[in-house]
Amino acid sequence: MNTTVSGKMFEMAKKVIPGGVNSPVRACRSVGCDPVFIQKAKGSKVYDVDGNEYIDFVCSWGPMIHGHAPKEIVDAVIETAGDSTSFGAPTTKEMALASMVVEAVPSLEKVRFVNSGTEATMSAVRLARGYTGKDVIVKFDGCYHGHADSFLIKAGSGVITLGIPGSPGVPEDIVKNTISIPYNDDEILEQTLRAKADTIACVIVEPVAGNMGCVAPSKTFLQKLRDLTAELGIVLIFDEVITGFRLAYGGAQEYYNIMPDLTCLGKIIGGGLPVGAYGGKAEIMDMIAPDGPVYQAGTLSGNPLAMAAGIANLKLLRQNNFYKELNEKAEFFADGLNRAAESAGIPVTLNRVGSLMTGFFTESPVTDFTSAMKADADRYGVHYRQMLSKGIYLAPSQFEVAFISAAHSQEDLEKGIKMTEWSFKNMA
Ligand SMILES: Cc1ncc(COP(=O)(O)O)c(C=O)c1O
Ligand SMILES: N[C@H](C=O)CCC(=O)O
Repeated sequence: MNTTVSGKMFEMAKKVIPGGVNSPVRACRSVGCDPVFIQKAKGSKVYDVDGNEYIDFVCSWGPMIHGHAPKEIVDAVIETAGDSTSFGAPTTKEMALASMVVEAVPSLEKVRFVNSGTEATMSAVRLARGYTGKDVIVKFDGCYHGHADSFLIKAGSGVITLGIPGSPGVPEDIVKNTISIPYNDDEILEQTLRAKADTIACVIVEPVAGNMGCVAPSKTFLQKLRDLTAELGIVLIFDEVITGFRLAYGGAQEYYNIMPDLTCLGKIIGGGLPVGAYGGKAEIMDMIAPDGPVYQAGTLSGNPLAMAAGIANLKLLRQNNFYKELNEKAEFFADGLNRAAESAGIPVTLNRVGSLMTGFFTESPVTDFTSAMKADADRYGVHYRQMLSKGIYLAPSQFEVAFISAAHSQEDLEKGIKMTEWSFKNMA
């Protein structure tokens, strides 16, 4: 595979962009190669600047649940752009998307749009602090909630991938207000919350962890979290930036039937345009300015292009059997990957929830950050490079998820499985 133009672009980019990338994990350092530069994408395929075609299992890290450039979304964006790309004023489109989101996500009564998942989580935590008058937040090791200061403590995603324990630039005063505890450990959860309930404003959790690779909540974990936070006067925040509109139209809270107090969204609700949102019970949301004293604002918040793309994306999700069919595709793919590992004799633990999955290169179960870290990341690097050379575009880290989209055809999935089998056998 020839990637000469990508190579040249990367050298040029490194001169003007730190590390040559606008988000660290894209630099592909943990998988031991340089990134390919993407030129365009359509449906399940992405094409690089050298003209190579790949089946895309990254899907822009989740938003492209219908694949790339579906006509409905492209048309909506083009039509909207003709009326200007931003007003910094209320629009009917933001009201329409807010209504759709509130109708879809069971625990939401009101929602506020922002420009990224990070802004959503950061604002939700500020709101929880304002509402409770308490400062401490509890998160879980290996979960990622964006790059706001309070979250960069034992965080997942690029922070694990690059082995950064905590980030310089985050003041000690902020670190001391974040407690990070193991995911799926009911006992430590209960001890921590009971011991410090007077100081804890909120618990923020990925209801299915997607940023240490895919890790499902245990049967008891989310319910325990809900019961304890309700009892102790702590706000429960579900970070559904990945799971929202992905596991079900109403997200993980519908999938598991557990209702948080606040929910953070992003990715799918913007159809690939920059967006985030946070919402919840009116009683809490009414604390936000201008109704209440908790300040949060944004020049481009509710941007018309993002709203138009989001509306079109959500309308497509309402097709009959959408989630059933998507999850069946994912199940087919996961079964194929398991068979490939078995026939090659490679130890792989495949975790899947709906259309999210990760094959960890380890034989032991992966239920939290500690067990995820047992996976052989170097082996994943070899697998990543081999798959790329065969036209399969995977996340450039062992600690991320593969996304299945509605655009993946049977042929795409079969090719993905066949190449996985080849790659595993090639490294056995
Ligand atoms: C669960 C979760 N929360 C928050 C974020 C932050 O979103 P963004 O990258 O849009 O700031 C991400 C992804 O990056 C995420 O996966
Ligand atoms: N894991 C992140 C999002 O879900 C990866 C995206 C990024 O940080 O660039």
